[in-house]
Amino acid sequence: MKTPVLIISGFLGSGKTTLLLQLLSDIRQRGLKPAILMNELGRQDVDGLILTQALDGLPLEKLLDGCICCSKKSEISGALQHLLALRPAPDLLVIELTGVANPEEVVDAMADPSLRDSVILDKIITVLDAEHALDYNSIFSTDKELVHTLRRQIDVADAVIINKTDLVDSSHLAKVTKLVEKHNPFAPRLPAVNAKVDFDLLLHGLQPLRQTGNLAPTSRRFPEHASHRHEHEHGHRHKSHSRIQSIFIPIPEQASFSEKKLEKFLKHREGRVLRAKGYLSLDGSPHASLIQFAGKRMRKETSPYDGPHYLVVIGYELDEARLLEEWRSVC
Ligand SMILES: Nc1nc2c(ncn2[C@@H]2O[C@H](COP(=O)(O)OP(=O)(O)OP(=O)(O)O)[C@@H](O)[C@H]2O)c(=O)[nH]1
Repeated sequence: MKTPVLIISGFLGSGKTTLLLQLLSDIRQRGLKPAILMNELGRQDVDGLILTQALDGLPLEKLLDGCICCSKKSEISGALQHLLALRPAPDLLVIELTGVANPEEVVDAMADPSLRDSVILDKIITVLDAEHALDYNSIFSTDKELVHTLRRQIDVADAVIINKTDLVDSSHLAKVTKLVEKHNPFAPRLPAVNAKVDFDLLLHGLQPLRQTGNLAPTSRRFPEHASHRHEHEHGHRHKSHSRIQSIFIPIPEQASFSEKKLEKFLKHREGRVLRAKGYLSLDGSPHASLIQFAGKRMRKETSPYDGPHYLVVIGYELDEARLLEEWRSVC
């Protein structure tokens, strides 16, 4: 009796958490009990908090401040075993990876003797940012490991969600679709805005434990190619994010920032800031806003958050000392 595992992968800011929120809500409406493992590069758990606020009472394990594909790899087994031991037992485990993780690393970890009789890979879903997917190959051309990881996220997917189609025109979308097709002709390509897709395609065949007495993985509507390739590629693994850093900026609660200045600070770093998120006060507001910077676009969202203010900046070859110095002078 093995518990199916759904892996959500995709580069920084592509829309993985946006997908996860909707997927979990849909999974619950189907009478299934999901449990979640989230991995964040930073030590602050922004996404976990968003999930907990949206879907209270959800069993959630977090691996923070490192990536499952390297420093946190040894912790996957313990975290999954903890979720599997929950009562009532989860019908399904959903894993959201960091943006720079190769999903094959998790599949490897699932083959560990401590897990292999308890879990079975159901699907790898990769989320792509339609606006920036084409640029990443050239931006990271000097970092072969990262380019390799981004390709593997597409190569091994059972479904690719081409997200953020609201930000591109049809000819750009056709190019992205072609890129995905070139690397993975087997996986369905699902264009989406805010990761809204037909969840039947992703959840087809999953049954609640209490109805079946057994945990049936999906009938793998998507082909088996991904798992085959995981095996073939074994032994050629690359670590994925040698030059990606996560910088934590603590912010005094009384401090408030100009939205415009903040956006300029994040954008004007030769494109090296790939992602930023956190909670801080903007333009004199007494409440912290959730700040989301992804794909060179900044969004602020109202939030009930009332903890310490901070910003996590994730980027490529960032000079931490310089960034912090400029932060102090600019913001
Ligand atoms: N315009 C637009 N924005 C989107 C879409 N989907 C997600 N976003 C926004 O993109 C930002 C990043 O989305 P997330 O779901 O947090 O992305 P992620 O892949 O989980 O990010 P990390 O794991 O932190 O790298 C958020 O501000 C989302 O609201 C979309 O289809 N269109």
